[in-house]
Amino acid sequence: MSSEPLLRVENLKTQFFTESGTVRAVDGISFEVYEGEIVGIVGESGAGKSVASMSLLRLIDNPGEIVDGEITYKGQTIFAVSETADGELEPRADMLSNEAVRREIRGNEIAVIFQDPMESLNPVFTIGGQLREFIELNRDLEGKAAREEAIDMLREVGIPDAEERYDEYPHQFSGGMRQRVLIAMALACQPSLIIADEPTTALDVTVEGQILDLVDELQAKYGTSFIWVTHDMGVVAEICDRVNVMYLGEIVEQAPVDELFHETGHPYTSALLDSMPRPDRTVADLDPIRGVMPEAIDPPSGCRFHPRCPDAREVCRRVHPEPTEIDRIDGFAHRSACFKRDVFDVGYDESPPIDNLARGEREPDRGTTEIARGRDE
Ligand SMILES: Nc1ncnc2c1ncn2[C@@H]1O[C@H](COP(=O)(O)OP(=O)(O)OP(=O)(O)O)[C@@H](O)[C@H]1O
Ligand code: NI
Repeated sequence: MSSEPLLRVENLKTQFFTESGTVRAVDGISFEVYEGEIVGIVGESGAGKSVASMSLLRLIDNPGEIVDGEITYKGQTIFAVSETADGELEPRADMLSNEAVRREIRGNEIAVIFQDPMESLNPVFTIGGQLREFIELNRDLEGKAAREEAIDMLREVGIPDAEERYDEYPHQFSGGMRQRVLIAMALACQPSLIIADEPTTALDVTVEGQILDLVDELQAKYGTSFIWVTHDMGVVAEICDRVNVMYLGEIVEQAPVDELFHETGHPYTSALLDSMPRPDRTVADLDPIRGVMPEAIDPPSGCRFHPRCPDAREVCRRVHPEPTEIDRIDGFAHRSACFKRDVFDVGYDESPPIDNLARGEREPDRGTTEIARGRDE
C-alpha cells in the first residue's frame, strides 16, 4: 500500500510488573490499519490481544505500562519514546498528553466496544437516555435533536421499534440487542476507527452472525475501520480483510485473510485453522491445538511456539524468528515468523526435528536465544 495508514503500530511492548515477575504481555508487535479496513487480531486466551488493543488508546493501568514502541494515528503520536543521554527511555516530545488522548482521540477518533455490554451500559439509566447523553457530550447536538439522533442510531443498528425501546433499561434488552446498542454508541461520535474486543463471543452463533452482518453493512456505509479481536477463525473468515495472528505477546503471522487461509505460513495459524469447526467436519475430526499456551511471564526460548509445534526443529529452540515478508498480495505484506520458510537462512532443513510428543510433560528447554530475521532484512 502506498497511502499512509490510519494507524501504525511499531514494535509495541506492554508489560505488567507483578510480584512474580514481569509479564511481557505484548512483546514487540507491529501492524497497520488502513482506512476502511477490518483488521483482525486472533489468538488463544492470554495471547495479548486485549492488552494490545487497550495499549492503542493508552488504557493500561498499574501495574501495567507501555514500555517501548510507537503508535501513530493520522499523523499524531499516541505513543513514542526516545532515549535519554544515559540510555533511559522517556516519552518523546511529540507524544500526545493524557488529556489530549482522552479528549481528542478516545471516542471521537477511536471508539471501543467490549465483550460485556453491561460493563459499558449503566443499569439504572434507560438505553435511549444513555445514548442521548453520549451524543450530547460528544457532538454538537442537544435536547430533541440529540434524542432524534439517538433513535436514528438505534434504528441504524437494527433495534426494532427503536422509538418505543428508547425508554427501556439495559436489562430489558437481550445480549445481542445490548451489543447493538454498544455499536450505536461507538458509531455515535463518527469515529474513524472502532476497536472491538470479542464483542460477539458471549452471543449464540445465530446472533453473532447477525451482528457480524450488521458490522459489515455499517462498515461499508460509513467507511469506518475496525480492529476486530477474536479467538475464533470463523469470525476472522467472516469479516476481516487482513489478519494478525498473536501468540504469547507476538504477532507470528500477518496476511490478507484469503492468503492466511490458503497460503498459511505459520504452524500456529495452521493449528488455529485445524481447531476451527467447519460444516464439512464432525466434532470428532476437530484437531485441538496440543498443549497449553505457556505463561507470558517466562516464555520458551527461541520460537515461543516450539514446545507445541509439530514442525519444530532444534534450531527453533535456540533462535527467535522475527516476522518476515514471505509474499506480497495487492500491496499488502504476508509476514510469517517461522523458519520453515526459506526466507530464513538459519539451517532449518539440516536441523534435527524435536519430537515434541515424546518429550511429553518435560519442561521446555530454555537457553539463550539468538534473533533471526529473514535474509533480505
Ligand atoms: N492487570 C494485569 N496484571 C498482570 N498481568 C496481566 C494483566 N492484564 C493482562 N495480563 C497478562 O497479559 C497477558 C495477555 O492478556 P490479554 O488479556 O491481553 O490476553 P487476550 O489475548 O486478550 O486473552 P483472552 O482471549 O482471554 O481475552 C496474559 O498473560 C495476562 O495474564
Ligand atoms: Ni482479551
